[in-house]
Amino acid sequence: MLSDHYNIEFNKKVTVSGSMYREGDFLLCHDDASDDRAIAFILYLTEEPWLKTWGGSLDLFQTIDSEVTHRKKSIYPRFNSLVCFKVDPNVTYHQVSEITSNVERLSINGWFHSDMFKHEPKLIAEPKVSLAKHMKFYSIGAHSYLTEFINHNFFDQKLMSNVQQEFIN
Ligand SMILES: O=C(O)CCC(=O)C(=O)O
Ligand SMILES: [Fe+2]
Repeated sequence: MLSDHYNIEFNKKVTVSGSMYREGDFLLCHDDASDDRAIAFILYLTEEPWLKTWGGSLDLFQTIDSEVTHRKKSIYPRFNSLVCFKVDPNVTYHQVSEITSNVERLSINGWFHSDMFKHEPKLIAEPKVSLAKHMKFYSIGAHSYLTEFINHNFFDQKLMSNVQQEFIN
């Protein structure tokens, strides 16, 4: 059925995992493209009704020339509902927004695979600006702004360079 709908011939491989997102959990924007993943699926096993104020939406993004332009759609989990989409590299970008309440977002999710798909591994580009360079743009204005919500201990120059070094490593 799914095969007819998408006009894709699946191979025998299906990847399945169970996911549980709890308060503070989220999944950053990505496109799922890897190896022979063809169709992504998510079966939601959340309590009903799921309130929008709890976060946890599956957000789908619009892209133009592989660049994300805006959020196209937000799908909130519904018990026993199945969401599927074709894995399209640099196109089917999506994320799970942060869970903002003390609830569990349970799902069974994975991919149907196909020999018709062979996604190239992505090269992660080196950051164009080194972290050390950012330090030069750290202005007095930025400092007074940041002190509103960052622990003052983190403004210690020595600690700052240690943290930066950790990230570089
Ligand atoms: O749980 C969802 O709604 C999406 C999960 C997802 O995108 C993934 O696991 O790759
Ligand atoms: Fe995904």
